[in-house]
Amino acid sequence: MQRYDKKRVVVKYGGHAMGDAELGRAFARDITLLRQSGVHPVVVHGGGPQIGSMLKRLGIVSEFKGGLRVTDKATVEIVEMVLAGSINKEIVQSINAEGGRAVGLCGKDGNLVKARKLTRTMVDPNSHIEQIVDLGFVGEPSTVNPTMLELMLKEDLIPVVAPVAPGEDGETYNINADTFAGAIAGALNASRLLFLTDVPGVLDKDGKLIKQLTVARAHELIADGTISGGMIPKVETCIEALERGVEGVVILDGKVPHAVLLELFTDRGVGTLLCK
Ligand SMILES: Nc1ncnc2c1ncn2[C@@H]1O[C@H](COP(=O)(O)OP(=O)(O)O)[C@@H](O)[C@H]1O
Ligand SMILES: CC(=O)N[C@@H](CCC(=O)OP(=O)(O)O)C(=O)O
Repeated sequence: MQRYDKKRVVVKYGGHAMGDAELGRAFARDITLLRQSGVHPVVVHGGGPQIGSMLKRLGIVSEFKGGLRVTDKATVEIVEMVLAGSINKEIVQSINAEGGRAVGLCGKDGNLVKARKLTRTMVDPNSHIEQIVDLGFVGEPSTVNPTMLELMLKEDLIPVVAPVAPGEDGETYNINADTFAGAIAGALNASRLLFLTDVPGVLDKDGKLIKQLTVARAHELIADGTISGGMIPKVETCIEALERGVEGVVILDGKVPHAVLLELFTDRGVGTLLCK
């Protein structure tokens, strides 16, 4: 068995993998156990569905383009409230209830992550012409300063990070949690990056799990539409993380009890392993 002592493992906890109270406790227990066994876990969380419900309650219409939420001024306020507020604190509380020492933060804290506005081009389905789409206050990490995380890891704390960050322009940016997790994993020289989601991994056209996915095949599956929606930023982040030298990048089902421990500590790799 491979040893993970003192290794940094970034776990991206997707909004779709949350929700069930018992599974939430199992996740918090796994993260606490990881720390107790010598691994340094860093949790980066999402909360897309939870942002969606809050926006709905407030009567704010929201749409996604290429897996990313178009984020206007009113929306980014709710995104920050839900991600850096309620979800972040809920995860911190549940890890601490299991005996861990979690501390919540977002990109704004300790200047952890700075954002720049994301520019995306997409092909218009009618004209087939590539166009620049304005996603509003959607950002991508421009710099990551891991000092705060390094200090926390040294003190045996478990950082729990929400993907909201300040821009150089003084605005607040909404960053896709997968992209954010990839940037954190790269800056920390993490040995593993695990994405906990609500499907067993990347599925092929027939809905069968792809256990090992090469970068070349991943590009093909994005191009032919087999990989779509929220799976696109996840797979793109996996590819970037591999290029940055993260050894093991896996997309797995957060609804499987103890998915993180099974993945790290048994030979029974669950999910999709991305490889070059
Ligand atoms: N080829 C694919 N394999 C698996 N899931 C896919 C695929 N293409 C699109 N998806 C969608 O991606 C979703 C996971 O991404 P997302 O909704 O952003 O989850 P999370 O909240 O965990 O980040 C799945 O629930 C599924 O609907
Ligand atoms: C720009 C963008 O799309 N941001 C995401 C941030 C949360 C997220 O990524 O949550 P999941 O991991 O649960 O999908 C959003 O607003 O939904």
